[in-house]
Amino acid sequence: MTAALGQAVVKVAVFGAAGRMGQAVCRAVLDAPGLDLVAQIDADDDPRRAVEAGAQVAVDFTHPGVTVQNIEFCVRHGIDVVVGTSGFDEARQEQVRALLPGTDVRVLVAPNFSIGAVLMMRFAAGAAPYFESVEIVELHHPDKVDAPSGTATRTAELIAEARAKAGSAPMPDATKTGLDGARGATVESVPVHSVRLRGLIAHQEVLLGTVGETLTIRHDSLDRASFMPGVVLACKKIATLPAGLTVGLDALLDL
Ligand SMILES: NC(=O)C1=CN([C@@H]2O[C@H](COP(=O)(O)OP(=O)(O)OC[C@H]3O[C@@H](n4cnc5c(N)ncnc54)[C@H](O)[C@@H]3O)[C@@H](O)[C@H]2O)C=CC1
Ligand SMILES: O=C(O)C1=N[C@H](C(=O)O)C[C@H](O)C1
Repeated sequence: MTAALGQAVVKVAVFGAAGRMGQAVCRAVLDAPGLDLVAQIDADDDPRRAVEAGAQVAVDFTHPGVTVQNIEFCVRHGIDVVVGTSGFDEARQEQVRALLPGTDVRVLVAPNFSIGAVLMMRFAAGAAPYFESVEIVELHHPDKVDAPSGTATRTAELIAEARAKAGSAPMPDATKTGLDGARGATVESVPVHSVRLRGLIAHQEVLLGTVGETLTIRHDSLDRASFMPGVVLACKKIATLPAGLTVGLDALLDL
């Protein structure tokens, strides 16, 4: 049974419970009225504990390489899934979609659960058609295993989509020679630069430029607490989404 609408308490299992995000999520779920933390699962634990505990929603903050396996397990057992783990490019989303026909399970993948980051992505996509050039700089703690960040990748996708819809011209760039990586990685034609620095948590700047002016949109997560209201909202509201895959927390926000 997936999480029922209007049910008083939603039973939540956390995958990646011993990790940086997993620990914070377990605390947030414990503190949230209406949510009941019924299973904490990390790498060496048997995921069947989530089923035995009657979990209705699983939250996944693990590693890009294992998430699809966890989602597959949850789908097989009729558990809705809130995914925070990064690395959900189009190919991976397709893998997840392929698991879902014939089930009523909902999978919500949110590249970023902080409200500021969701707004930053929106504002960047809204502004992008009005500027000749756009580049993204994402900055994270040095323990992060993937680059560029999921947030930067999603931002680049949204920017590219907005520019394509507006018929924007290709971005100017006269670079003919350079060291490998000097212009960053290219995601959907948008250059993305990744910084890893002790002391940081999660930060992103979208730099937009056109003749005679620039606009910089910056977001900073100064604490992992910034992600928790979004995760709690997702656990409570995932049952209101249609069955299938939803990408982005926007689906649950009245923006
Ligand atoms: N969407 C968002 O708002 C945010 C997403 N993230 C993403 O969340 C993911 C986790 O980040 P951190 O917590 O910093 O990493 P972490 O490395 O601290 O934690 C990952 C945890 O998952 C566990 N794990 C590995 N395989 C597992 C499996 N098969 N089943 C259950 N647990 C397993 C690991 O043992 C570890 O405890 C990353 O992909 C990161 O980019 C991080 C912050 C916010
Ligand atoms: O690993 C992190 O820390 C974060 N990962 C997510 C990403 O890859 O975008 C979200 C946030 O940036 C923190």
